[in-house]
Amino acid sequence: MIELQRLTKRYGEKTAVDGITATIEPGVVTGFLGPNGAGKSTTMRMVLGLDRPTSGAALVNGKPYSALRAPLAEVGALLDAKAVDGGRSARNHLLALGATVGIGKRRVDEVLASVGLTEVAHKRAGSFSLGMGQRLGIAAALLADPQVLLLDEPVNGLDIDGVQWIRALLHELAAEGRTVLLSSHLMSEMELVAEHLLVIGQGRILADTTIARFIEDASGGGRMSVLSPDADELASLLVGAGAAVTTVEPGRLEVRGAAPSVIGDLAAARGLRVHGLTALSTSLESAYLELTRDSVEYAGTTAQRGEAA
Ligand SMILES: Nc1ncnc2c1ncn2[C@@H]1O[C@H](COP(=O)(O)OP(=O)(O)OP(=O)(O)O)[C@@H](O)[C@H]1O
Repeated sequence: MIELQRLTKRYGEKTAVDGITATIEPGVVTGFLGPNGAGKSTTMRMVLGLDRPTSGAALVNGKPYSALRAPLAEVGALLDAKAVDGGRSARNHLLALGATVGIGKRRVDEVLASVGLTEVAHKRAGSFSLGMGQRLGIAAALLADPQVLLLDEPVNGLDIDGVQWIRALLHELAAEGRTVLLSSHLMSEMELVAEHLLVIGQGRILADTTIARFIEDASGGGRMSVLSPDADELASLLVGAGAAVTTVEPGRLEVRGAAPSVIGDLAAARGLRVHGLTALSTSLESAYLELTRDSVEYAGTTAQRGEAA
């Protein structure tokens, strides 16, 4: 488990992380999202003892990183896959890392096999492609079999086989009861992998909820597409009942803020015909864009923020 307790980090005038309190629970993959500069890396670095909080605390299994007796065995991390000595072979890199915590060849070879690097284990890490480097970084994170994992953009550079492999691996690690915190800018990937979400913007928490709930909240309790030959009359009725209604085309409405039963009952009470009533789902991406709209620090001037279905 990871606990963030009023965690704050200031760099001079800049407050990178601003009093974050959250618990990242074991047994599920938690997605860590936020626009560029939101404070994700700074938060992860504080959890890993690489940066010291200005105030507050980041605890791993109840303790700050510096107080963990065998840190590698408690928390594994993939922050920057390029942070390896490129002159060493993949196997020697892991052996050197393992030597610090009494891990030997057997476990190193086991982990190399589990990330699919056995055949290139003796090649220089410096000659690895981006995807192979990511696999090696993941091997290093898993080496001492930690209960807590922090992975920053782990699918970066992986091909489709690699992406599917990491998806399955993350599900498996969570199912084994581990705490998995995962940052990614790929919303479609996050939607497939994470169950819980922690969204931050400008150093503060914007959402700490399940993905399902996050999407539901963003779509205002559900958007409905309504097909009706009596659309105009139905639209006025629905607006009168407090719903937000848009006429998409003649005979087709998009309705927010009215449950299907309410729409059906209102139509029936006036004898209006309804030919179709369909729930429209919001994607994680559009829910996320909606939530973080005001906390984007580095927006391009031509950024389009349309609402995707
Ligand atoms: N060492 C530092 N000195 C000064 N400012 C810093 C330092 N590290 C981070 N910052 C600032 O703190 C803020 C948070 O940065 P951080 O890297 O944690 O964001 P992030 O959410 O990881 O962003 P990205 O998605 O771009 O990786 C940014 O405004 C950044 O410029």
